[in-house]
Amino acid sequence: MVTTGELWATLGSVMASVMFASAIFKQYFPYQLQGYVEKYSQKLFRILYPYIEMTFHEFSGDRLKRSEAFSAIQNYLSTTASLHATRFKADVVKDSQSIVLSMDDRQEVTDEFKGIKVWWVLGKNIPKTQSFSFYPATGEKRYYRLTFHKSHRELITGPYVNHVLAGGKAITVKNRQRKLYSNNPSKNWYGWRSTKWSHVFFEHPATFDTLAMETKKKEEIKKDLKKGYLLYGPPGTGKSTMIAAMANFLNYDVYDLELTTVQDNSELRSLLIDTSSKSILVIEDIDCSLDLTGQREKKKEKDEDKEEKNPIEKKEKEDGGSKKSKVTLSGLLNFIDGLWSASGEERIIVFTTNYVDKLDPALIRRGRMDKHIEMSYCCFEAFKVLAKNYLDIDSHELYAVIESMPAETNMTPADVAENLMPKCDEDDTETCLKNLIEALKAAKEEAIKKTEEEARKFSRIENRYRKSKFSSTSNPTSKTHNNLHTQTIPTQNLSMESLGCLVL
Ligand SMILES: Nc1ncnc2c1ncn2[C@@H]1O[C@H](COP(=O)(O)OP(=O)(O)OP(=O)(O)O)[C@@H](O)[C@H]1O
Ligand SMILES: [Mg+2]
Repeated sequence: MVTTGELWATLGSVMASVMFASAIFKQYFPYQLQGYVEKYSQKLFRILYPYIEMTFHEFSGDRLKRSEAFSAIQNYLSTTASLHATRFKADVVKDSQSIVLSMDDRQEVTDEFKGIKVWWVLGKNIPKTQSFSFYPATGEKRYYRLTFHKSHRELITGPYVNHVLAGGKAITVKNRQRKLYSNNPSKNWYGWRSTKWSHVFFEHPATFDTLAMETKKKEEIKKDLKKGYLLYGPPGTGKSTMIAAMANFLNYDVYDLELTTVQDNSELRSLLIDTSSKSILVIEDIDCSLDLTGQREKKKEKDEDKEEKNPIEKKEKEDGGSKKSKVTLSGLLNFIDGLWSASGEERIIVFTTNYVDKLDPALIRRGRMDKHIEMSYCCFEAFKVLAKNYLDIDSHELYAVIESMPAETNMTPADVAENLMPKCDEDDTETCLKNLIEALKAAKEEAIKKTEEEARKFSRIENRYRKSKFSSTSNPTSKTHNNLHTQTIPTQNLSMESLGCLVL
């Protein structure tokens, strides 16, 4: 069956032939008439064929790069095609999870923009002489042809084409299967099929809706996304969950950079150059990675030493462990600044830490890590989000009991989530909430005991200090007197930790 677009295209070809013929035959007319012949044949063409055609080819002249406009049109028409076309092709995307429909060859679809009708046809030119090529079906030249009435030239060539391209690009981003990358040690960078980054499909379910946090804080973050974040807070408060929610919100890939396996600044540079835009670069536990404090790293090593290792593991650790990363803070900061100046808004960098006080001020300087977000212990509002996530409830009579409890304890959202989860098939909503109430009570009692214990410790130290001060005043030659006087400790400024150290 001949489609409307093909009809117009045929008519267009006929008229083009008439124009061509008139151009050839005009020389047989007297010189004075030739101008008139040309002018009137063009006028006749415009009257008989009031349509304009625009063609978008799949490949540009060099045939190496697929035209972005062609891909965008293909995606845009995939939504329109599924509504109007009688034949279309189906492609599976996103790891077999969804199907994208597109127009089949020579299929025509119509579209409407501000009440104006346009026609799209997917056409194909097949050259008469076939030549050998490495590229599949390189002889075929596919194109989309857009036909519209000439009275709408400005609207269609401007706003409509922009609307199609923007819509198509948005669909490309939506259908993209996103990835979670992690860096490979440099000894695996070379050789057959080796790469600097390994990836798996990124399928974390977290969203801003399921993130347990005050709504106001979440809205602020969503409204004003920055390029550099520092997320800090105790383990289990949702730092990694927040990064996943950001990636899902923006439709970005995630690069999880393990700095401790990067040998030096030049390796870091190669890794960062190899990342793509529309991505979040994550450096978790930045305080450990760059040895800004040294303490957690040493503690980790100590803990590892305590664990019994088999001889092979031990040998591996000795071989690799001796090579300390030489990545410097200034190196990291320079590359980060470089990344931003190269790809601007399309790249977000997130650092996480459990110990914000220990970070180097250069690292967290505003302007670089624009936004500092504290991920804190679970509040009632955060609890409600978790209850919705795990029990699918918006309210319950036990909420009145729970309301004041999270604020009285230091329970992380991870702990609350664990206690809320049904332990067996028989556990209903009420049992789960009661389990949480019990856990909150136990945590509260634990917190009270700890405070009392610390208060006792504090008063013991204070008494000892007073006694020694008293004895030193009564005995001016005593050694204690000199020590204490050289130390001059104002007790009201002492933290519990420092007092604890004195006792120990
Ligand atoms: N704010 C939160 N919202 C929703 N779920 C959370 C939140 N915090 C923790 N969780 C739950 O607890 C688990 C652990 O949280 P997550 O890994 O995000 O913590 P973290 O702050 O990154 O901890 P760490 O400092 O150890 O890396 C998550 O898988 C999630 O199920
Ligand atoms: Mg984490």
